[in-house]
Amino acid sequence: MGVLIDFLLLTAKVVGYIIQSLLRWIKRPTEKRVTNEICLITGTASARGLGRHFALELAQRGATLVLWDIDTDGNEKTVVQVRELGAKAYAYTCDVSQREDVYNTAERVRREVGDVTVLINNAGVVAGKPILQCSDEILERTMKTNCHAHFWTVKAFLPRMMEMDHGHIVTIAGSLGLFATACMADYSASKFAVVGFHEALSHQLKAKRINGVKTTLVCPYLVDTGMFTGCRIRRELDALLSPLKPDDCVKTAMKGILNNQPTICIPRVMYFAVILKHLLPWDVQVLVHKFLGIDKCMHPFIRQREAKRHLVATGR
Ligand SMILES: NC(=O)C1=CN([C@@H]2O[C@H](COP(=O)(O)OP(=O)(O)OC[C@H]3O[C@@H](n4cnc5c(N)ncnc54)[C@H](OP(=O)(O)O)[C@@H]3O)[C@@H](O)[C@H]2O)C=CC1
Ligand SMILES: CC1=C(/C=C/C(C)=C/C=C/C(C)=C/C=O)C(C)(C)CCC1
Repeated sequence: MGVLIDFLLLTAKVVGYIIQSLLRWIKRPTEKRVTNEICLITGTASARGLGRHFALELAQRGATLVLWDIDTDGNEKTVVQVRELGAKAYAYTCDVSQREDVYNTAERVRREVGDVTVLINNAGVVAGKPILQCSDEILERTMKTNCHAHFWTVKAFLPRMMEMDHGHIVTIAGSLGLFATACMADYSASKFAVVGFHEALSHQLKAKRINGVKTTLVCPYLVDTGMFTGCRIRRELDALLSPLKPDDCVKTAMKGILNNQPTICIPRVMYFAVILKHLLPWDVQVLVHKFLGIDKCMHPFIRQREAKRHLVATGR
């Protein structure tokens, strides 16, 4: 009897959810305000990077920004741009792959700025080479930066968000956290791991009925930030699926985050790619990757990186 009542309640809630979603399609949802929020973003130094764009989007909405990056100079430039928009910004040099660095910097932020209420885990790295060509250190660096760092920042900031029943944890993963391609072993391993972490964390908050702390997973396709320069699918398909512009990608992500959307795939066709991956037999997936040139998408990237390394090594 109990299970029947629970099942009827579940059905009623699902129907309610579907109606709510349909209404959201008709009525433009209103973004939540961030004027009183302290937003911490990791990986904010890169000039064309997503982190800096997130900082500028939040600054325009009046949030207080705490910006972490390993690159002190680049991060200071982001601070200048944020302040030009009239928002408060605090830069911290932090290597998020180092647990103690994260914990110590988090403590400084609490003392110097206050309680972080929006955490955007964005810093990321990629080796972009076949696994056998990656040194052990490079593989560990990818896992530590793209995955372990999320453990440390969440452990540092979530307890206070839970106490206040107020906060938002945003995981910048990527479509390669949902499906993988060749030459992305370290990257996809770290991104699949962080997607799993994010999902478990989101379920845990719901199970504990902590409804004031929201979570959002962001999974963009290739973005033209410089991180994957050269990476491309089959030339003829460029027009169909060209790399995203960083500001467009962040604007779309920002809209979803401020509407407490649980998952954001950019562009939407990526949801379809995920479904296909689970429907198509493995051999067919391999053929599709070959046809779309996905199996070789990192080859130009590797060539460009090697040419750059050669120039540095020869002092030219
Ligand atoms: N670009 C793309 O196509 C896509 C990117 N993503 C994800 O989006 C996020 C942002 O990427 P994107 O903006 O493209 O990359 P960028 O390389 O432009 O920016 C990443 C920033 O993170 C910093 N960073 C790297 N390692 C550390 C570290 N250990 N501690 C602190 N900061 C660090 C980088 O510093 P430095 O430059 O000194 O290394 C850089 O400033 C990443 O997580 C990435 O995986 C997801 C989908 C697609
Ligand atoms: C696999 C796959 C595709 C290619 C995806 C690529 C090349 C994604 C690159 C993403 C990056 C660089 C993400 C960073 O986090 C398509 C063409 C969508 C079709 C469906 C299957």
